[in-house]
Parts: sequence; structure tokens; C-alpha cells
Amino acid sequence: MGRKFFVGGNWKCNGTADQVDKIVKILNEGQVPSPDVVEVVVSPPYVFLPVVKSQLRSEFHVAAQNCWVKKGGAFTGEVSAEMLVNLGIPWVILGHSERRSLLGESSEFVGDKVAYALSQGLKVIACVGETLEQRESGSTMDVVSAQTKAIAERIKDWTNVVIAYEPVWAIGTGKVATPAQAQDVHAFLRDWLKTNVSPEVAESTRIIYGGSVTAANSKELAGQTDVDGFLVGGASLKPEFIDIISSATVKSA
Ligand SMILES: O=C(CO)COP(=O)(O)O
Repeated sequence: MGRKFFVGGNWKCNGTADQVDKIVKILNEGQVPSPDVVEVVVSPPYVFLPVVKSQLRSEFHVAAQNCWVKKGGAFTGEVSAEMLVNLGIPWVILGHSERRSLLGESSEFVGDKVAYALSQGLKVIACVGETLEQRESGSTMDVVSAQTKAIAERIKDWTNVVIAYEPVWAIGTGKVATPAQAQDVHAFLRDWLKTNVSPEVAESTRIIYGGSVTAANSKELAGQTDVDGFLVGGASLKPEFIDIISSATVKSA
């Protein structure tokens, strides 16, 4: 089907220079499937991006965890898409639930960011996902489709977009979505893209899962038809990230 497995490591706001050295060493020494089988992107905090980029094995790439919504200028504390491009940072994560909930980023704002980042040549990992309350009230599909729609309304080309489905109740909680729960939402999102964007975009866009992914559950999740990879938080800071990357072989088996 041609969707290359994608594993992202979101380091969030973690790490000292020493810890970053150690993680990079683990990543560089780990035995992983070839880049034909899996695309690996790690996302350190901004301050560590240049050092990680320069030291990381060449087949792995780096992502920023955010960027500003338009051209840089008088926006204290922000980092612009142009700066990332200028430093050769190929990817950016946008719309993570921690930014939506803690920093008040609306779906429209996230959609604007995705459109601007793509226009500057960045590739985007765009995050969507429902809270526990929304899941329990039965509105999961409404929430993820509204979040996806805000992006779809603002972009034309999906080539450089990966969608990360990250149920908020599964993030950092140890409470992973069951493979069936993940598959349900991934299949729904793919169908949403088919109806609202195009069959080609639905078929080619990677939809990855995030939320308490570990080496213990990654193979079973990877076995689901519409799960095209992972966005890993906590476990991406540990040696088990190598095993999670290796779960890509489930698809080619
Ligand atoms: O938010 C996440 C990745 O972006 C997931 O975090 P955890 O893997 O720590 O649950």
C-alpha cells in the first residue's frame, strides 16, 4: 500500500545536555530496520535541535515541537518556520494536545500554523485527539474530524503531512488505547480524508498513533491496518525506543 511506517520521538520539555548525549548515543548504536522500511524523526526541545541534528545518524531526522504561525518578527519567545528551514530542520510537530490545552491553541490557529509551515517547506506532524470527557460522551469522531477539517480547509497538498492521532487520556498516563480503539479512529480519519479531501490523499497519508506507546504494546498496535506508525513521548527517551522503531517490521512481515 506504500505508506512507509513512521516513528516519531517527542522528547517534550525534557533533557539536559548530558542526557541528550546519552539518548543520541542509544539512537546511533541501535539496530533498526532500514530507512526503506521505517522513517524515524526525533523531536528535542529547540535548544538541543542543532546539536542533535549534527550528531544523529544520517538516516534519522529531527523535528521542532512547534513554530510560529506566520513570518517571524516581533513575537518574543517564538521560533519561526523560516528559522527552522534556515537551520535545515525538516519537520515540525504542530497542534500537540499539550499546546492546545495548556497554551490555548485553537484548531483554527493550529490549521493556520500547519498551512504556514508547509508553505515554508517544512514537513508537519499534525496532532489531533479527544479528551477523556469527549470520549465518554461519545464525541470522539466529531472532535477529531473537526480538528482535521480545520487543517484540510487551509491546505491543498498533503504530501508533507503526517497525522498523529493522540487521545489525550492516553498521553503520559500509561493508559494506552486498545489496538481496536486506535484502529477505529484511524480508519475513521482515513475515511474522512477520502470523503472530504480525496481517495488518493486518504490512501497515501500516514496516520500514526500516540499515547503511552511502549516496546510492550507497539507490535500489536502496528499490526492494525490503519496504524502507520507512532508518536512516542516518554518511551522515546529510553532504549526501548529502538524496539518501538523495530515494530515497523510487523508491516513488512
Ligand atoms: O504525547 C505523546 C507524544 O506526542 C505521547 O506521550 P507518551 O508516549 O508519554 O504517552
